[in-house]
Amino acid sequence: MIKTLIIEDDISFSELLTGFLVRYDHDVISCAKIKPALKILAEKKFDLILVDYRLPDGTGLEILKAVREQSIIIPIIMMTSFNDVRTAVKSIQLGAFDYIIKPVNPDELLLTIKKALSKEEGKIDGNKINESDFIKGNSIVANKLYQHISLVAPTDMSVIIQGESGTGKEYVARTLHNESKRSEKPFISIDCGALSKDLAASELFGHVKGSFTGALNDKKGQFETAHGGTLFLDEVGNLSYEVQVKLLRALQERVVQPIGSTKQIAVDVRIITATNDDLVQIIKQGEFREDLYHRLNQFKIQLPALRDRGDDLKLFIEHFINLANKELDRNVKEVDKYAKKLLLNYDWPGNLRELNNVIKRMVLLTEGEVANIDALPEEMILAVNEPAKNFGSDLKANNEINEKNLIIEALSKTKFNKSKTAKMLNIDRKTLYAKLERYGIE
Ligand SMILES: Nc1ncnc2c1ncn2[C@@H]1O[C@H](COP(=O)(O)OP(=O)(O)OP(=O)(O)O)[C@@H](O)[C@H]1O
Repeated sequence: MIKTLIIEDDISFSELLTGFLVRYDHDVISCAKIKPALKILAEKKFDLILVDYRLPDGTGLEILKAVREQSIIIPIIMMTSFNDVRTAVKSIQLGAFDYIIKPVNPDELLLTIKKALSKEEGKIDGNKINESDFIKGNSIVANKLYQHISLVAPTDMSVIIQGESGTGKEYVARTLHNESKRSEKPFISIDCGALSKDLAASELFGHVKGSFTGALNDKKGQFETAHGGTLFLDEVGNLSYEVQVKLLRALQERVVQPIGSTKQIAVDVRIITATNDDLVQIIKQGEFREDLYHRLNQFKIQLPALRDRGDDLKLFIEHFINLANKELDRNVKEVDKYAKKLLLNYDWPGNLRELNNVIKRMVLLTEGEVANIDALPEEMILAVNEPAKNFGSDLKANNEINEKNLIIEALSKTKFNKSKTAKMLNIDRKTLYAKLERYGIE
């Protein structure tokens, strides 16, 4: 039985979800607010948490932070509306396993849960990844990126990978390892965002039995496990000041000292770090040590956001469709022109992770060979057409924007059938045509 905690304030949805998961061997406890959830978490152990992003007494991010503080590692899946995706991707930075967009599709949920639980079992990722799951892209920025990767990979330089959430930092870290002379040795990936202050030091450097409450046995640190290979510290900006001091010492002296031990263990490890924060800013705020930053930053790789990768977007769409076809046993061969336009015009704040999720959902919902706009989140249409400007109290401008958005929404619902759209909007066809022209809707 998989012990699952659901934190969701929409009671009927929560009941539906519970009933569904129980059929798939989950033992479910549910609650509607953060406070009772924290109480339950303090009393009981769980294998999985599903948490709504918007809750009556805060956001799901608070659950993430609290779980991290408690030194427990549980896969957490954030359930979010499409409009909250921009903020929900932050949850990944704080250690969530993934997010899923509401309305939740059952198959998609099962798939995400399966992945979350299998990642948890394997905690430390192996060296091997399936290279055919990844593509490099052809844009100028992509070529420059991979040129830098091939230059720095064979060296022993510490590399810091900077980029927005979901841009593929972990993949780049693995590529650096795989193209180095350490490739036959371990690649150990640690998500610093998911580690609590207490857990982080023992995870990295190990501990001896009895060195603190809960240290029931000796534990080897990941530095030691990575000996000869590469240690990838994801979201390094989340490490506490104390751990930063220890890390700097380990890097300078090439030795680690497990907590509670007097023994020093020699380690030969290459460090690759990733962050989507601006570390320079965090240094200014006094939360990240400048000397450590310079030690980590012998070479910096800046990963471009998906919206800045030009035609690579088309390649990634095609690639993720192929992957999803295989995974979900579907046969999507093309995307119709409206859906394609939407995919190409959206700005993808969650980058490759968000694109992958949206495409997977699209493929899942498409039973034939052609995917259309119905299989894309309705809110994406609004996001693409939303004005960048804030019209403040200009009533006329605001009315026009509302009107434009209503028309676009109706068009998508009727699959761009103008007669049906006009009927739905309670206007005649001629008026609709005039408005389409006025608002530049093709
Ligand atoms: N080159 C690539 N080709 C295909 N898929 C990719 C590529 N790079 C990354 N992905 C996919 O994009 C998603 C996000 O990648 P990854 O976890 O490496 O991003 P990240 O920048 O480390 O994210 P975060 O900052 O949230 O930790 C994953 O599902 C990954 O498989």
